Amino acid sequence: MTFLALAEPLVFPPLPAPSEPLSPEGLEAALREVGATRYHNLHPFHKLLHSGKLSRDQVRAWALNRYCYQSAIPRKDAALMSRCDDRELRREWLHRITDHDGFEGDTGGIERWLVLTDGLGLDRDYVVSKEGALPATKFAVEAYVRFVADHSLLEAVASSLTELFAPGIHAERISGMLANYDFINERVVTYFRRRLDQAPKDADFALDYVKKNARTVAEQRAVIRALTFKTEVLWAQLDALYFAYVEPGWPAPGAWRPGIALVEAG
Ligand SMILES: O=C(O)c1cc(C(=O)O)c2c(n1)C(=O)C(=O)c1cc(C(=O)O)[nH]c1-2
Repeated sequence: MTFLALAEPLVFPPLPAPSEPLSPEGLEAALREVGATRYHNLHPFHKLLHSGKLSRDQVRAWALNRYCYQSAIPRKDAALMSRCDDRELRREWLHRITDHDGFEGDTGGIERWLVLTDGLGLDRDYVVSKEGALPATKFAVEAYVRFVADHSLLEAVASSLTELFAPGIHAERISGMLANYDFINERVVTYFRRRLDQAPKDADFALDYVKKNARTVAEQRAVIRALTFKTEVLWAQLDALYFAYVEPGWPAPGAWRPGIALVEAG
């Protein structure tokens, strides 16, 4: 078994760490550099997922683990709002919760995610119970919720900025998965289609907020660190999936295995 198989020489840019305050545009460029070098679109698990190289069981493992992330987002956003004294900011942030939990006629993103897991033939109660999720998934997701609860409001807002890079990966996922898997259809990718409209609005607002409010070197370094932390939350989940379900293929005790909790695809 090869433990360190680097396709390219390891040339990794250091994190931007300004020593003088950056202009708002300079800060945006530094944040975009974090995304360009560390976002989880670069992870080998995503490359396999989008290019049709995974089996149906490996896609099931991804979807049921990723449910943990989806379902934690409203708790994360409620944690952010609970510490926010600014009524305008709360008004702006509120829809992030209903986007996922649903409101009036809209069933919400979590339900749309469950349409995906239904389509993959996974039992809903089992998915919702999170019983079969990998330990690292649970730890990473909870670390995100705790980060937002414990750090400054500015860092909490900045940690959502991975969403700047999400539309690219969602578009790649929709076309890649529809083209490459016979068990993926329009109905089950509805979640990602909806996020194509939702994520850019959220990301633009958060980016403006951070550019306006992170003015000192300390604040700017803190928001760059917050975004980096978030890329690690996302990366850690894919490392765990790769180890458990691709190579060497060792799911943790109690984690989902092929054959568990399967029903007729809905
Ligand atoms: O599929 C993805 O790669 C991806 C990434 C991210 C992200 O970058 O955090 C989010 C989502 N999807 C997503 O669907 C979503 O609702 C979402 C909310 C947030 C957030 O931090 O508030 N990130 C993301």
